[in-house]
Amino acid sequence: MEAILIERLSKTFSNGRKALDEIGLRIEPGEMVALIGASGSGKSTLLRHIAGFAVSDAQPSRISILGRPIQHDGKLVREVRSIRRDIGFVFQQFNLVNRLSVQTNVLIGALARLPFWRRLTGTFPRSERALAMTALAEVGISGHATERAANLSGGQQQRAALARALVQRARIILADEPIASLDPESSRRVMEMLRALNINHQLTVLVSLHQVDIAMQFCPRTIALRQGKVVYDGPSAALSPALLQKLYGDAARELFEEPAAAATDEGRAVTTPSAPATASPYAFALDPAHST
Ligand SMILES: Nc1ncnc2c1ncn2[C@@H]1O[C@H](COP(=O)(O)OP(=O)(O)OP(=O)(O)O)[C@@H](O)[C@H]1O
Repeated sequence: MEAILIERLSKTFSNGRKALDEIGLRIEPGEMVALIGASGSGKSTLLRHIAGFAVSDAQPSRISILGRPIQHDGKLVREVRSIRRDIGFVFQQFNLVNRLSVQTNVLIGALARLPFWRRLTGTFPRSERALAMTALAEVGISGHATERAANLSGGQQQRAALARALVQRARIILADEPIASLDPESSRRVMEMLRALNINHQLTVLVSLHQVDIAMQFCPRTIALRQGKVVYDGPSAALSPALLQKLYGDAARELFEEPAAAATDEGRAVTTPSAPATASPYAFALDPAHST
């Protein structure tokens, strides 16, 4: 049984924009897969459909999560909430409730399985609190448990979001450009954390990325989108500059460049001027063995 199964998924927005065009994909449990593509290629739209946050065009199509359909033929199933419990979602930003403590944010992952009165009063059993602390320790930020989430750096916030997915007992993590606003060091830590969850907890990870070199470093498999279509699905190691040029033409450059905004683990999010691609720590660097 696939962790994620997608058949003939298309999405046309009300303005006539076709964001997804007959997507078909199978992702097995325990895989760590990168989703790459230039801006506007459909990465976020695809992830939102997989999580059941958006519905496809009303034509024959299906998305199943661990064997259970979450939507088909342009309709969400009634059990969408229960199926979504298997999915931890990490966004580029806005992952946490700023005014709550880090530990409470992580405990939100446990809410769905608690009795109604506990959800209403926000009181968590000791066992869940212990689970939250274990998860925070696992992602390396237990020292920040009692701080307000707003005080965390961008990288720490992403790690807290991963701890929340652990407490939720998610089986799949969908991460939508989780490192797009982070500096290289924080990015590396978040990607390492994703890999650790993938390996140590056998979580299936599908992560959208702008940088091909990060995909190659952390994800054995890459799915590449262009204008809502899958144009490559295979080993990340095979993504040579020549192949990317073939897939994307001039737009391939965007996948080599450093993001404009950065946040450090030491400070709050800051905006930095975009560095020239040649000076970028993300500059596309291929192991010669990978070149074709
Ligand atoms: N709500 C919407 N209404 C109309 N068009 C939309 C909507 N959301 C997305 N689109 C369009 O669908 C296409 C795919 O957008 P999407 O955000 O999925 O791309 P992306 O690959 O995630 O881009 P980025 O890397 O910039 O986040 C784009 O052309 C976008 O303009």
